Amino acid sequence: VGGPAMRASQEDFANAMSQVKLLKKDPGNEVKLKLYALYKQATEGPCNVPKPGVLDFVVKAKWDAWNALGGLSKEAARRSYVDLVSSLSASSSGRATPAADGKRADSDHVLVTSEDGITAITLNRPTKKNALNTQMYHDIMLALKAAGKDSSTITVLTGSGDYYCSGNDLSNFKDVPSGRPEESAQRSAVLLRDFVDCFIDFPKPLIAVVNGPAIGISVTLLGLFDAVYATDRATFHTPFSHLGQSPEGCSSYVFPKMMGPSKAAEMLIFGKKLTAQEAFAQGLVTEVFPDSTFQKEVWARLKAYAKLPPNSVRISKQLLRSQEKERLHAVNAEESRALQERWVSAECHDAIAAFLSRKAKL
Ligand SMILES: CCCCCCCCCC/C=C/CC(=O)SCCNC(=O)CCNC(=O)[C@H](O)C(C)(C)COP(=O)(O)OP(=O)(O)OC[C@H]1O[C@@H](n2cnc3c(N)ncnc32)[C@H](O)[C@@H]1OP(=O)(O)O
Repeated sequence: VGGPAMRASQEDFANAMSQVKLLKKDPGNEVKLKLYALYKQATEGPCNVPKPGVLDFVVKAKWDAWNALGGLSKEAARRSYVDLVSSLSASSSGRATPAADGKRADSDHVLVTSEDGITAITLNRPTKKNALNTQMYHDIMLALKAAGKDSSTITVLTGSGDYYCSGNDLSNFKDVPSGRPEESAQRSAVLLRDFVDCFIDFPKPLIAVVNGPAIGISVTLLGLFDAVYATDRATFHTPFSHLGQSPEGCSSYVFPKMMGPSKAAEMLIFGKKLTAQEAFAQGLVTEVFPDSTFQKEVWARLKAYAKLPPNSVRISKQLLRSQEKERLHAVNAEESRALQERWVSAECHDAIAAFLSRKAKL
């Protein structure tokens, strides 16, 4: 992952600034705003200019992006800038190229294919049960941004191998430089918030094809999908308290609304693992299929859905979701802030150290 938790020197930062100018592909306005904000934060610190008028659209968008970084330290902003440019360079050099229709484009652990009106994003790290390392968070964000704009009707997230996803890669916490845990936590909170924002803002139907057990953030995000199809072999597990952490993916808001506060508490506070049928009963899963026919049945259904008129489908999705968007962004910000604190706690460090030293398995 290119040493995500290491410090970014002034030289790395200067190199990244030069690299940006060499990008072969325009990264789009959203990414440019992010780069602008991180650059300002890295060089000047927190936003220090008055809020512009609402009609000054471009200046206001830039101000909003910078202001959203809050008290992120200069060093953390520099590191995030370097990481972002490095993921854009990888993408621009073809390593994580978003799929063009009918073609296939791969990054190391995130595969993107696009055909028959379906863009499929596949988590492809089966030896680690598709645990999400830092590069994968960036690759998924890029893949979602591209899928949101391509000509496909629907977008699918699935996993390869026997797991859907085992959640955050707990080794992400391994390389935190000693004496700098607060900075790493701050950068991780920015990454998490950006990542979840991509799901909140996704403009067309997003469908999860849950091919096996799901853990942690891969479960909480399901509340932001438009349909969730699961094999009967899947389980749904959010062991946040066991890891000294707290919920993300807007689940602290969406799950109680979906399943009622006490069922949500069993999952999110007490880490109760649900079977696929139980998750269906709670409304987290749309439909459960026998494992033997899962892939065949689900993809046949998705191909039929993908034949629907794309604009109509997109507009309907946006209507269904638009009322909640602002609220979801606020929840995401709050959950990311809470986790930033959790990640520097002894409870969290002890739990992760236990997993990494193989004393504990969930
Ligand atoms: C500075 C910090 C940067 C962080 C930036 C991220 C910001 C966003 C964070 C969002 C927060 C999300 C919270 C969560 O997702 S919490 C959930 C975390 N997941 C877990 O706790 C699962 C841990 N894994 C297990 O309990 C078990 O591995 C398993 C999944 C139940 C499977 O058990 P099984 O016996 O079948 O198989 P193995 O244990 O032998 O697994 C095979 C190898 O895969 C490795 N593995 C699996 N899951 C993870 C994981 N989540 N993190 C790291 N590694 C994982 C496992 O170690 C084996 O590796 P090995 O073969 O090398 O030993």
